[in-house]
Amino acid sequence: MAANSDGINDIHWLMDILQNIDVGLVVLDRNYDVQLWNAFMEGHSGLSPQRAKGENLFSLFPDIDESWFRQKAEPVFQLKTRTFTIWEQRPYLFHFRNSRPITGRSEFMYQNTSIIPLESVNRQADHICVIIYDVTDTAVGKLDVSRANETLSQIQTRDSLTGLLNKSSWLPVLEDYFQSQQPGCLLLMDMDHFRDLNHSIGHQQCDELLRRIGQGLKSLSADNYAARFGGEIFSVILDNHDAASSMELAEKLRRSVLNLGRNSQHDISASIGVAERSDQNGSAMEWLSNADKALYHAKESGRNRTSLFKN
Ligand SMILES: Nc1nc2c(ncn2[C@@H]2O[C@H](COP(=O)(O)OP(=O)(O)OP(=O)(O)O)[C@@H](O)[C@H]2O)c(=O)[nH]1
Repeated sequence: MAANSDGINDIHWLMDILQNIDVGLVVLDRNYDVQLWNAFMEGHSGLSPQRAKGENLFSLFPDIDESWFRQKAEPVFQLKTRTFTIWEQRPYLFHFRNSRPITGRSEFMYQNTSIIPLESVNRQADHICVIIYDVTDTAVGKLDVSRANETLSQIQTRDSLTGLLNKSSWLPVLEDYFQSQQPGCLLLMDMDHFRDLNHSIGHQQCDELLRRIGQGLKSLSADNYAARFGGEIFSVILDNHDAASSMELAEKLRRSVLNLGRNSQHDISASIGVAERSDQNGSAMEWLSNADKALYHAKESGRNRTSLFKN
């Protein structure tokens, strides 16, 4: 008699634990109809166990990807093996609102999910138990760290004003390009009298000019071929362009810079040096130096012009 009442107590306690535990528990039968729905699930879905019981999971939650879930659950029924899905693979099974005060930045609850087989007396797994763990704190923390790392590497490789690569991350790109033996031209552009322009129109307006020029350069070639070389100097690899077509592009660029000052009383212009990659170049640095010589020539010949390096 005492043993019997112990047994009843055990079951009672187990039911209490099951109801109050801070994970979601859902028992499904072979038709994916809900047989058990604990308080966690009620609290987050607003659906009482009475309403959920006997209802089909996919009718109650149409946004669950049925074929994906069946693919996960069928082996659990058939092979009686557990399965597990983590939030990195799929952020959640049940779309619940995030109710955590600390991680309030996430709109929904990130979930890890286990599915375990439940055997009946005939040793058939004709039910499964889906266990939902709220892992929002961990997920948001991890996502914050990876976003911070991404921003950090962006800061290290890109210029914050224009979004172009900075010199130190562009130089290896130039080196690789040079090593690849592909034909191409190198363009160096330096704003004219930028010091004076800073004095006359102000630092902020000049920053805006640099930003717009940076935007323009992005459309000129592949994303990682253009760089803010430093200050008011930009560099671009014009891949697979010969000298003639590079000069054409460079002139177009020079005119578009000139255009930026069209409605202003101040002259806005740039000088450009172009050097074609040649087999005589012993290194990427020599190629760069040739472009620099051409740029110097453009400056010396009066600025607001494009020069091509000639041996
Ligand atoms: N607003 C702004 N100015 C910059 C930036 N980087 C460099 N400069 C300015 O660009 C000017 C470059 O001056 P210089 O190297 O003397 O060249 P310059 O006045 O353009 O003259 P030339 O190149 O000979 O035509 C300096 O006054 C820098 O302060 C920037 O990010 N923003």
